[in-house]
Amino acid sequence: MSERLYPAFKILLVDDEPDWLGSLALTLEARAGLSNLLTCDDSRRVMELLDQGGIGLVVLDLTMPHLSGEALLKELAERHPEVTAIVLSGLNQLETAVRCMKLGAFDYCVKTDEEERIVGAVLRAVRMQEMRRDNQELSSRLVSGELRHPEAFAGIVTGDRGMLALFSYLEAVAPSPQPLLITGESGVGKELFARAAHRLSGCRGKLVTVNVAGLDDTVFADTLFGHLRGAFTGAEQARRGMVEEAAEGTLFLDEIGDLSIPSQVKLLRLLQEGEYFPLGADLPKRLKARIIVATHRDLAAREDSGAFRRDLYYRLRTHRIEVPPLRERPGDIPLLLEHFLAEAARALGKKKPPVPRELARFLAGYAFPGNVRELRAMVYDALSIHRDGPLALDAFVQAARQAPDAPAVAAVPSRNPFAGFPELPTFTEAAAFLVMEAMDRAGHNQTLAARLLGISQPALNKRLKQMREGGA
Ligand SMILES: Nc1ncnc2c1ncn2[C@@H]1O[C@H](COP(=O)(O)OP(=O)(O)OP(=O)(O)O)[C@@H](O)[C@H]1O
Repeated sequence: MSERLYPAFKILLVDDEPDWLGSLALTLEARAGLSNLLTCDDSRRVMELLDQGGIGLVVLDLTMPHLSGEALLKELAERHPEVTAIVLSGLNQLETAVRCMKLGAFDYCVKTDEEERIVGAVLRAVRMQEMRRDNQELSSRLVSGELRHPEAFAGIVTGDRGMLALFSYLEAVAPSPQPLLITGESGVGKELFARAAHRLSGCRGKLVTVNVAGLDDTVFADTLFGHLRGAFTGAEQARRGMVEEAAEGTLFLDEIGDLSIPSQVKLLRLLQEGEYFPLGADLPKRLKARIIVATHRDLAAREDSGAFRRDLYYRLRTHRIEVPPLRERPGDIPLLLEHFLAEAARALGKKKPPVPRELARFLAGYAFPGNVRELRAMVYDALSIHRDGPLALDAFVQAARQAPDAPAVAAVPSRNPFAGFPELPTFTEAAAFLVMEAMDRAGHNQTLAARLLGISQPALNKRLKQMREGGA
């Protein structure tokens, strides 16, 4: 089985010394996992190779017979400005370095530099080129606005324009090797987006999910990187880490906002250097999986308070999507209601009951602190106790009342709605307004309105009668 070449574009190494070319190629492959390499020891052929396309980065020797590196740089800037160039010189000359940078070189390294310096420069150029390509892809997708693979989103029910825009964005960034950050409140569907991104990535490996909340640093390292046999007392068998499990696929780290600081350092190193050490190993292994992370926490606030490392935060947020809460896309509620009703009816072996109109109205006014997961649970609960006729409202109202932080049905408003009124209404007037509002929200269903007000249906009925008689 042939491994996928990395990066997606070719890196052209140009030098008139074949031995140096060979050793540079070996170093880049072994140290940075760069395998999509092309070498050329005749500078006169460089432009012809570039014209054939597919090359994103050129690493150029400066002093070569026939055509010098500087002459090539000039031609490159004119004919292929989309290609990034790094200059490698035998001499450390400041003036030459400045001239090369003015001609558009991305970096200038000296051949006698530490290997680390040269590999680092090439990796940075690869990353920049990848981001440039991602941006181009993104702009073209946003302009066309069309989905090329709508089937990847089949599991996500929505008609919301904001959500559909996220689909387009995801299609554009899914093939990128850069990490993807998915944020949004609990239950909004972040995991579904991670699955869609994996499907769209074109990676043939597996999607491996790890929930990192509550993992202490040792368990985190062992889970991700694995260990060798005998690495610690009790390690009777070697264990493959999840990074290896996900090779050629996607590693999805859920609840990343809860990661401890030492584990954040390990994750950053993995992302930056693209390699890791299983516990007890002397030789590093290469990261071959795409990383997707998700959290329901506000990462920016956590970064502000020092609970999340700034460098990791910026590394993770290169590509990011924020899935909106359900209350901000009320148009999705009826669609999801129908979807879950059909799903629950199949699962419970029942007939799908008709949905009363008041139910849709009630749900539209509810804040869904648990988002789509909460709606799904409500539907399953309601259908499991359903006997015949239309679906009962009661189960939904009860569930909403019991939900933590349920603003739309909270018995006591968090802010005094009368604060700031120059003149206060009388008790009778305030009660009448409240009753009218509840009746309105409940679609004039007295049982539901009474529940919203926290009183019995006969008590509400009595009030309504009084209001009619008193003309209030
Ligand atoms: N748009 C949607 N269409 C269909 N099902 C959905 C949708 N959004 C969420 N769900 C369902 O709601 C449940 C919660 O979704 P998911 O686990 O993806 O949420 P999450 O944002 O990852 O939550 P958490 O932060 O708690 O991990 C799942 O059963 C999922 O299938």
